[in-house]
Amino acid sequence: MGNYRIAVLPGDGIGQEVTAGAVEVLKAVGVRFGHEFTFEYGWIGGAAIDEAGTPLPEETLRLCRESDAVLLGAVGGPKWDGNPPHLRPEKGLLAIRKQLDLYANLRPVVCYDCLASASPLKPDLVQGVDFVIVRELTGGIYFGQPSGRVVENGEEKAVDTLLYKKEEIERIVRMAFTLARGRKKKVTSVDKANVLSSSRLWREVAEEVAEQFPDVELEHMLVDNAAMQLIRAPKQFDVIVTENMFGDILSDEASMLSGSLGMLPSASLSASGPSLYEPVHGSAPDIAGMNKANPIAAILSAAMMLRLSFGLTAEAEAVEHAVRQALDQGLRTADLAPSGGRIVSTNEMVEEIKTAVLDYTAIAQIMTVYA
Ligand SMILES: NC(=O)c1ccc[n+]([C@@H]2O[C@H](COP(=O)([O-])OP(=O)(O)OC[C@H]3O[C@@H](n4cnc5c(N)ncnc54)[C@H](O)[C@@H]3O)[C@@H](O)[C@H]2O)c1
Ligand SMILES: CC(C)[C@H](C(=O)O)[C@@H](O)C(=O)O
Ligand SMILES: [Mg+2]
Repeated sequence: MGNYRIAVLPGDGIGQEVTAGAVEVLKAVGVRFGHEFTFEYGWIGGAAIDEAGTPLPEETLRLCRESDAVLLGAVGGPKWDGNPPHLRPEKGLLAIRKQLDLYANLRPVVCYDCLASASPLKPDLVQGVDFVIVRELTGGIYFGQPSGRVVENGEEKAVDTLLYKKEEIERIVRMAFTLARGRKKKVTSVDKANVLSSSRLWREVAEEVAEQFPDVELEHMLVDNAAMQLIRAPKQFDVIVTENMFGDILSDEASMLSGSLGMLPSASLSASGPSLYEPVHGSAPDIAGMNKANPIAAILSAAMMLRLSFGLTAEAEAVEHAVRQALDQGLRTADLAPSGGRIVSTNEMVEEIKTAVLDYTAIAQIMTVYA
């Protein structure tokens, strides 16, 4: 029975609602399995700008560094859209990723059978989809210098720089191969090597790393083709590894294979300290405060925390089982409405999952899997 310190950074918009849900579920895990989880709250994003005048206050960073893991909601919203660059909520998110060295962002994409009709794609195309996008998170065009706006000879310009060091590519590609070794043994490295120098280096490094994993197949795919293949034949993928911005875009696209952006969790693994867990989606200003958001992406992110940061496999399975059970019973938040079922609020979905965690027995899971 362990003690775990979790830093909770709800952020903005639905980040607050879905994080509250994930904390409820973690508390249920604590009760059911006899662990002590301590939750300590910090500001990030727009909420931090309003409270402390900066999107990532020093004390938030300190809290995270002193914790065993970080649970984050989402940042951003129209209230801060007109702010200068250093006072944008998204700056806080990029800063925490850089400061905690969260270089490997794992975004599993799974289609639950009962949600196949929630996807705009044909059910038989998405049923059985199960792959992971490994997104490089602390390099590339998000961080390269120079970046910013300039006026030269009276002309207004803006620049962003896509820069990768060899070692940054090496460590993320190695992460992808390690992951693939425990799965279907296939890595698809996505780049734009027909145009970008950074992608040509990426491809070379991927080839070098592949030599250390002779049991894993490596294929290269150009990003525009990858965007199309995700819709045409998504079951061809096992592990996709790609640079920061391509991974951002492809993962939102891939979320529609699972039925909703509200279904995709993520883990941002650190090279040196606590890792961070957050849903792939944003603060969803259009539904914020309406008790409508799907909390499952945040809850499954908490399950990833249990497994990857704390090594609590049975506990993670209990949460995943509870999510599956709630969906199998027909509960749906509004975003999943196209798959039928009964529309419930964020809170009702959380309650159901929480109860299922408290009632969880390994036998129940075995019955579900082998029935
Ligand atoms: N990790 C993050 O913190 C993160 C990620 C993406 C966007 N953002 C920020 O969020 C703000 C809004 O961005 P956006 O609208 O482009 O993207 P978004 O992901 O917030 O929302 C896109 C669409 O998906 C829906 N959606 C998202 N999550 C949902 C959920 N859990 N349940 C039901 N529906 C859900 C929204 O209602 C919206 O229609 C921006 O400020 C953006 O910068 C933050
Ligand atoms: C809010 C934004 C900076 C962020 C990103 O682009 O990384 C988001 O879209 C995400 O996917 O986490
Ligand atoms: Mg994104």
